[in-house]
Amino acid sequence: KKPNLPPSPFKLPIIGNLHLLGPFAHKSFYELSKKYGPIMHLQLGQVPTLVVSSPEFAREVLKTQDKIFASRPSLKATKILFYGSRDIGFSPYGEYWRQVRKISTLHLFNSKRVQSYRGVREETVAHMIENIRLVSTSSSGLVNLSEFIKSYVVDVIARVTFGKAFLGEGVSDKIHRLVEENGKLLLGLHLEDLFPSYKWLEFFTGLNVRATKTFHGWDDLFDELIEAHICTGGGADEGNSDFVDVLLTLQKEDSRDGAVLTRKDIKGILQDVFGAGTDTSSVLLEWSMAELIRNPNVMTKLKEEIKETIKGKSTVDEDDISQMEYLRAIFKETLRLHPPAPLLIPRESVEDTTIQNYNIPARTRVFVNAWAIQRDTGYWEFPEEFLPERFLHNSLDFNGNDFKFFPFGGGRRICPGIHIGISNFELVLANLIHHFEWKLPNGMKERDFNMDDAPGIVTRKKSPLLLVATDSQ
Ligand code: HEM
Repeated sequence: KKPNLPPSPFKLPIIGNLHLLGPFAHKSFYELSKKYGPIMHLQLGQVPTLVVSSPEFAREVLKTQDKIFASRPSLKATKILFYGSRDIGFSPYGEYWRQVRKISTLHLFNSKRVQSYRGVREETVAHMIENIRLVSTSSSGLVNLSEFIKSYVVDVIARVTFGKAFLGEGVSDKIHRLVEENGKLLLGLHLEDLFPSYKWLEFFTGLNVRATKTFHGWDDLFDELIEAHICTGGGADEGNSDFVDVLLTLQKEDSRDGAVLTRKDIKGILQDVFGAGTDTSSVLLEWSMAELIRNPNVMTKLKEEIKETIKGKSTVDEDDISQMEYLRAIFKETLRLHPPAPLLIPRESVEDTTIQNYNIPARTRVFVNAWAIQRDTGYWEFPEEFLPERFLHNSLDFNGNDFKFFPFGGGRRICPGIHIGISNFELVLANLIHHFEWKLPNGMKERDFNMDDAPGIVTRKKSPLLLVATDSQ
């Protein structure tokens, strides 16, 4: 008897689906779902794939049957980069994942630890504002804000991870370069991941060689910095332990529930901090600034909120941030319209199951199209418009309980870095808006401003944010 699979748009699996392999898969999936419904079965190459595009089915995957869909597919580039998937994000569901996930949430990403790096963030923001001021006073006043934002995020994450003491210029430049290379390698769905049994494919695509080269760049760097921590007894900033200090201490305490945390495990976790924690934060900041430029009324309202909150102080600090409701609404609205991971991170089913009356075999790859759901007219009024007000005076949040808004995913695999994500965003945005007036260059009109996405697993803006900044003090 034939299994009752969800509707499938294609009769010819391999040929018919090739055009979906591109980096804009969330958009292709969205178009298909309009015709074939919110649950679709696609045979992507050799891989049975489920695409869900409604809150009802997202809840089924991320909550009701969370345990069954809690694994990740083994992908070529991530296997190489992340120590054979010994990181948190790509390790298959099981005991190892449970242990490293627990370590990261208890010791690295919790709100108390994130709070302890407040000084690092405030210092780095002040430095960024100073540098923007220098560029803005040049003849054109034109600022490549995308570059400043990327640098800020990587610098903060690098300082939190390694401590200031070890981050000379050479090391910082290397980290920036490696983060860029990670971004290119994680660009979309690679052919090798769709035809896993065709080992010869790697000779044509070159993915293996590129990923291995990048992996060695990271691996050498991690070894060098871990050794330096061991030799000097730690790289703490202002008395706070950095992530490497924390992980080395845990290693001594056999913290993996009795199993020793190996050097490889530590490096896998560090890879996730950069792999999952940098681009996600910087693209969100870029999109929020782009939306503020296109929506001057929102920009003005935010400026007013900042002014009222800081009461004449020259700069915005983290105590002020906690009182700014409109700023938080802007964070949420940016996450709604421009979720950095539009298809979340793919899941994989660990056993046969059913959703409604459809049979889903074990080892089916699952994409949850958060991007599509978060701009669906069935659930949102004026979904294409940037309206932070929709998040004021209600409890709609990104904690993984509401399946029309879940930019950080849900269930046991929900993003553990939410606190870091928030802290990377709000302080920077508030200071950028407080310190400068931002305008489009050469009399360009808001409607002509390019809002296209660039290809990538994380959806960056296609063209950099080139804006004219004037000091508002
Ligand atoms: C605004 C910024 C961020 C967004 C939108 C975001 C989004 C996501 C999403 C959608 C997932 C997949 C969840 C799922 O499968 O249900 C994820 C997983 C993950 N994120 Fe984030 N993330 C952000 C920032 C961060 C940061 C700053 C870190 C750490 C420094 C981080 C670390 C991780 C890790 C380790 C995972 C894998 C969790 C697992 O598989 O158990 N993320 N993130």
